[in-house]
Amino acid sequence: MQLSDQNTYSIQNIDPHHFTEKFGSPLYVYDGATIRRKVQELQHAFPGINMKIKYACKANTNLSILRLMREIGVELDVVSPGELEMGLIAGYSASQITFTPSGVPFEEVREAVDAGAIVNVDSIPLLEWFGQTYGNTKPCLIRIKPNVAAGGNAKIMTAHADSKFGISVLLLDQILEVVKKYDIKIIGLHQHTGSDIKDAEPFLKVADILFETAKHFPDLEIVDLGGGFKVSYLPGDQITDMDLLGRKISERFKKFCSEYGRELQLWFEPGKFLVSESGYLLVNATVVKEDPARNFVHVNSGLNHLIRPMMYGSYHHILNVSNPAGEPKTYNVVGYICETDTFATDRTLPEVKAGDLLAFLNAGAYGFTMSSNYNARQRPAEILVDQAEAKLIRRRETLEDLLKTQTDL
Ligand SMILES: Cc1ncc(COP(=O)(O)O)c(C=O)c1O
Ligand SMILES: N[C@@H](CCCC[NH3+])C(=O)O
Repeated sequence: MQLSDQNTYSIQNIDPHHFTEKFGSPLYVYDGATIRRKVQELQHAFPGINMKIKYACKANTNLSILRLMREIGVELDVVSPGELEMGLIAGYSASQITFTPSGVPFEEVREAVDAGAIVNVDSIPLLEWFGQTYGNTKPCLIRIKPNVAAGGNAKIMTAHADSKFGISVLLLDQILEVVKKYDIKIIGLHQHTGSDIKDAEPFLKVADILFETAKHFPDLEIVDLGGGFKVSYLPGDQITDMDLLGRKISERFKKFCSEYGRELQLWFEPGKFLVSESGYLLVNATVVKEDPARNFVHVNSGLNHLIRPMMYGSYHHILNVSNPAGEPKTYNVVGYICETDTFATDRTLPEVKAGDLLAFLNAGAYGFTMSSNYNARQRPAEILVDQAEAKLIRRRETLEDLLKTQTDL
């Protein structure tokens, strides 16, 4: 969001108040130009490498976002049959979609394979089943757990020894035994370290582990290093230096390929990096309470719309779009849900009055997709601003939407 010299905010030169006047509040707003810019940033960071981006669409599955990704050459990583179906509806061919399950019923894997997607096998029992079911007739990747701890908080670290995800690299002998027993066609190795990782070092460490492991698999086409690049939640936050990381990984990848004897594809699966910054959750202040202990700003939203602050203690920057030049005051910004749904504690904002429009930044990833109907609240509408035009890409939910799956006894 840009702040002009006249102290007004805009997204692609449009005053955000226009969005809520037209589409209602609360409202998710995505800036298409930001998504395009982030994709380009990543595409340019790995010169001379056969690199593919597989957008981890759990971050944001709106079909219009998926279509935009497809148009700009980004493929897809999905974690459920639902996401797979959405990818197909958005126009992806199944071969552009990777299914990265985590302990799902094997029937879901069968559905994905039948549809033509490529599966990331995440356990020894699934590998056994895959071998028994398909022998060497269907290709797959194996999700390795490299036993490296990195990520913005403990809940989003997915590759340490105690994490549920993937097959421990310490079980390599067992993996090789099962692969040999069924002659399974392993075309790639995959790992995903976690989310919100700033430094190059953990990425390089897991890359080295995966490259070393890859030497045991002679028919690889792909090495998939997952996602997890850090974005800027706090103003001035250091983020992953993509150019530096790109250069360092590319160097090691080229060396690995020459040792391996063949040029492989290098895949990444970012979610946050591609869409977080593009998104805003616009809300209105409902009540401003000047309590003896502290000032509270209540908003017409809560953990039902943006759960990251409550689930991970995550920081989301907040702007007072209606009063950017107001006197600074300190508030707890809280939701309307009957839980302690605190968006921000002791946050200094330009003075907030009831009715003011506030914007939560970095709401493009894991915002709407992690939302719920708790307290029988409806989810917001979503709009995409692209080429300076705002389009409704999901209508606001109604009470009928909530009621329609219930049956009368
Ligand atoms: C397997 C896998 N790939 C990619 C991602 C995307 O992570 P991020 O949004 O941090 O890039 C995730 C989410 O944590 C994941 O579990
Ligand atoms: N949902 C997490 C990131 C992905 C975790 C799942 N592997 C977040 O909002 O930061």
